[in-house]
Amino acid sequence: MQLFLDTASIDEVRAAARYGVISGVTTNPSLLAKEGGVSYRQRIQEIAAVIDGPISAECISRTADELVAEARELASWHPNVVVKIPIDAEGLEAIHRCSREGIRVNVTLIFSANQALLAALAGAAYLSPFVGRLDDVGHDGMELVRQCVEIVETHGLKARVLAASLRHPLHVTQAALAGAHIATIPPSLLPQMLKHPLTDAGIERFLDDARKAGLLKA
Ligand SMILES: O=C[C@H](O)COP(=O)(O)O
Repeated sequence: MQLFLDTASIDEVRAAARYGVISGVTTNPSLLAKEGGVSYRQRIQEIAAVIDGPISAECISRTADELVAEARELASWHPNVVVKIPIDAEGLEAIHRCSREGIRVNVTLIFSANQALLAALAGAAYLSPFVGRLDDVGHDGMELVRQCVEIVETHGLKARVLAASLRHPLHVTQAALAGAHIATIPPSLLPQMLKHPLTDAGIERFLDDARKAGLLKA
């Protein structure tokens, strides 16, 4: 499984990049809105200069024709741009038309297995089931990830399942165990995934014993 970072902050991308575990970045209008009016194009290009992998930029148009035109524009910003298109009727047509043109599409706001199936059949490169938002309304978001993975693998579809709207470290573990090809995580999850109190206590104990053994000055 790969990890993507779910952020539009170049500082957060740079901070995470040093670990070498981030293979791509996903953005959306809500994340961009936190960035104080920065140009979307400029920010995507800044991110692409740091992370050599797929960078998702989201379309906001509401008709298929407009979505395709917007997708062409976003895709022209950098060769690594993947366009995000929400799954509705206009979106499905746009996914099909974009994929025929060779524009890679990350289909976003997926909340059902049938939406995932349709998106994959239309040519999506990535399927983004929104785990946390399903959990928020009392459904099992991770079950949708499992269903998406099973559908893609059973039928040999080329789409990759990108578990999105992940909120806590257990979501990442569960997405990995469910067979998600990618999990996109908010930057705050990285230290939470890394940290364990027994690791910290173990380091302290080894250092104490290293002092006793004369390996370190007291
Ligand atoms: O990948 C997830 C999107 O950024 C949505 O996350 P959210 O449901 O926590 O807003």
